[in-house]
Amino acid sequence: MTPGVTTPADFETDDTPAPELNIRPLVDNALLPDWRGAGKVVHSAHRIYEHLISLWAPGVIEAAHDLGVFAELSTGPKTSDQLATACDAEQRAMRVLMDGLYAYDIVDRIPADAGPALYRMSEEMHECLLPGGLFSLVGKIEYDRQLAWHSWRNLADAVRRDNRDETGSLQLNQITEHNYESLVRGINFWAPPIVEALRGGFETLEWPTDRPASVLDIGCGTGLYSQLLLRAFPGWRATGLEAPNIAPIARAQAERLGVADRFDVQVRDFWTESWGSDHDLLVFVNIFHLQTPESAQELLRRSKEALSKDGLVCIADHLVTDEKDAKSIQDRFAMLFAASMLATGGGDAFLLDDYDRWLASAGLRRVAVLDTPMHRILLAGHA
Ligand SMILES: C[S@@+](CC[C@H](N)C(=O)[O-])C[C@H]1O[C@@H](n2cnc3c(N)ncnc32)[C@H](O)[C@@H]1O
Repeated sequence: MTPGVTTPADFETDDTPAPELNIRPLVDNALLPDWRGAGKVVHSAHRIYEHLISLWAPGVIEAAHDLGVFAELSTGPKTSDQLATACDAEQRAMRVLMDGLYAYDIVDRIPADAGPALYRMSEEMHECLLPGGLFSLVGKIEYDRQLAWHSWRNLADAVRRDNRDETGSLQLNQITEHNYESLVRGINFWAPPIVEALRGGFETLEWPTDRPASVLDIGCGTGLYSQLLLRAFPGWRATGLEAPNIAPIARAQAERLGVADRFDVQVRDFWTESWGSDHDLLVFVNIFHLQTPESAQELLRRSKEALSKDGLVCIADHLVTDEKDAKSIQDRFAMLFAASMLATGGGDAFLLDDYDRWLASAGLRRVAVLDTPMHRILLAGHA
């Protein structure tokens, strides 16, 4: 496997079982003695406390990033004293930080017969936590440092005012192009399972993929969704629409993935400039959650104009399908994503019912909804 160029194809050929670790509890609820009566309060307090301390995780991971700990560990296992020297930090404090990373299963700790333990990072963690890897989270970390910490701290203000402009209208999300330069590189890891689910959806719908097809990727970011589709379907070509600072990132990544001859990114404002016509697949990934209900409908109206006769609109986003209970993983994630959009200046996680109404008024109709780990894919065609 080429470091930094992991693709769904690589996942298919690698039969190593997936690691079982997910986020592990930090509170041992089994040891809470009484669940009834007054015990319920204590139980609830433990549960809320565990939520409140979830900010420890970005705290230690981002401190290690800031200090250069991950870069140091990429050259081999080190003791905390060695890391303290290399990162210009205090020895005791570095040991505390490293044990925090160990508690979160970010690093391994190798005990020594004599002397201090060694801290080691796996290959996968290098890929995730150093810049440059296709699925690196460094962009997400930078985005958190630039914007997210501050935004979440002030969520109550956003709830008081909502995301309204001076005329009182709801506004589009306010993340700047500068913030997107970090963010789009830090969310590539979402793409492989989404593209896999999409390919499964094409098969189920018997939507032909072995013919030449034109893909338009609206607000393509790094362009990874289109680029993975181009790798899967050699007869396809894709165009991404992007802002000036992001387009070069998409161009470079298309080269890296060997699809530059079929992937074109155009610097175009998708509100004011042409989308062309007769596209077989319109791809919107993480675009609808930035919208207001009005702008979402405008995107669908434009989609209707740009879509070929048997074409599909693919919306991969955080949408709530079960308004009543909303307790599936995807619905719960979507509801919290809506809070994140509120904190960062606009957007929402819209209901499937909303999409259905908007599709109908644009002359489109839903043909499928597919689940992915954190998103859902809504596929639509002409009504
Ligand atoms: C949340 S990112 C999603 C990127 C990509 N689709 C993904 O999921 O990885 C939104 C992208 O839309 C782009 N964008 C926002 N408004 C745009 C506009 N009016 N015209 C072109 N691109 C725009 C941003 O620059 C940003 O890269």
